[in-house]
Amino acid sequence: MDTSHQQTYFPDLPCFGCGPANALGLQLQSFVDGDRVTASFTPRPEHDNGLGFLNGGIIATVLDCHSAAAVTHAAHERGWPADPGVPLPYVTAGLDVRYRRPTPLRATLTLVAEVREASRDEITAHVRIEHDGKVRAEADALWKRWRAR
Ligand SMILES: CCCCCCCC(=O)SCCNC(=O)CCNC(=O)[C@H](O)C(C)(C)COP(=O)(O)OP(=O)(O)OC[C@H]1O[C@@H](n2cnc3c(N)ncnc32)[C@H](O)[C@@H]1OP(=O)(O)O
Repeated sequence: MDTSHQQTYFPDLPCFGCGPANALGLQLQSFVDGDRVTASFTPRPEHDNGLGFLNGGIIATVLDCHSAAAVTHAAHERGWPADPGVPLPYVTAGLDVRYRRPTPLRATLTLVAEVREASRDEITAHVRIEHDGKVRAEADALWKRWRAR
């Protein structure tokens, strides 16, 4: 299997959603696939929303973190690395989540992210969770440059 985007670029990241170095985290692994970035995510039983589906906060977390992979890949392709002294080139400034239909808890879900607009200062991406051929949740994500301070 190919090495994930996170393992390649951020092996020491402790992010709860996508950090390879967070043993208790979700450890999302994303892969570049042409103009898109894709991932599979299998929820844990404790991610229940109380109705037997996936909790909305976990949904937002994986949408956020998967959009991060698309954004940091785009930044890498364009030659916009992190500023000296900071671990990441961009940070989420906004995440407009829409919960379209219940997201299964006991299934492997597909995540797809695409960058929509990119400048060195900010990058926007669309990201969605699909299962069984249907969009379960989607988000427009706005990422802004993270400055050392
Ligand atoms: C005190 C509480 C503590 C716990 C808090 C937990 C908070 C959470 O995290 S909840 C998780 C996040 N939210 C969700 O997953 C909601 C997902 N979205 C939906 O279910 C719907 O869009 C909903 C209910 C918001 C609005 O539905 P509605 O306005 O009726 O639109 P409608 O077009 O009829 O349905 C949309 C889709 O949802 C499905 N749906 C709606 N209600 C249900 C239901 N009760 N069961 C299963 N599927 C449903 C419909 O079948 C439809 O899917 P499809 O097109 O494939 O048939």
